[in-house]
Amino acid sequence: MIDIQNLHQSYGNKTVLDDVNLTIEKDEVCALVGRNGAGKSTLINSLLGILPIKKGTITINGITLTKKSRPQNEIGYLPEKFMLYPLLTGLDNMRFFARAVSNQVDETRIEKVLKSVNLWEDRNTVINGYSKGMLQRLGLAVTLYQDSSILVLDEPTSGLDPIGRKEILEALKALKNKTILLSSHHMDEIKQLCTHVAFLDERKMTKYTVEEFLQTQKLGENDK
Ligand SMILES: Nc1ncnc2c1ncn2[C@@H]1O[C@H](COP(=O)(O)OP(=O)(O)OP(=O)(O)O)[C@@H](O)[C@H]1O
Repeated sequence: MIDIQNLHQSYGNKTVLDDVNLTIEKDEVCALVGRNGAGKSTLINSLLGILPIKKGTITINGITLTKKSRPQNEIGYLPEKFMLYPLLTGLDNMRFFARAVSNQVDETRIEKVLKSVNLWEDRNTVINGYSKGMLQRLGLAVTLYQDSSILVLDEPTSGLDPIGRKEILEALKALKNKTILLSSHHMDEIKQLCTHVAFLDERKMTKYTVEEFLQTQKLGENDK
């Protein structure tokens, strides 16, 4: 569970988040939506403990973030562009990142996550031969390996063609027992995947169910 209370973040004298509250329960998939510059990355970086909290509290699975305690193991984070090793195979990339989590590489878990993103057949291919969609799914597999109960996904379908988007959406839809926050500009994928929308506008946050959000018409017609 993610619980953000009265969060205030600013850069110099520019306030980006003002008294922001957001709770995301287990099994909720919440889209983070806002115009460019609304503060989505600021919110994500605050959650990840990268950006020190100016005011307010963030609690991750009951653990309150402080300068000294970062919730590294609680949150699986998929950045918009995951830095993978282009001259290694998919499997060896998995093993490399698995070693960063623990010395003991869990081959059974690697098999499970590679199958869950539909890359098991391609595991022995060097990834400079992967499509953008395959690279993004491999990034997701690396993120899932850690088996964190919370996932933060930064525009997971950005730059993908319709087939690439469909494949990553299928992998995300299959996830169970997670708390998920994902930033997205695509209303069609929000409708398919999400239970809620956290809408950032003018420094303030409002949480809606997807149905409620659709009725507010906060996104332009072209986005739906
Ligand atoms: N390190 C920084 N120093 C100063 N201003 C910053 C810094 N990072 C972000 N900002 C400003 O804070 C505001 C929010 O930025 P942020 O990147 O959080 O928005 P965003 O919603 O993620 O934008 P985008 O959709 O374009 O990625 C913007 O006006 C941005 O210019």
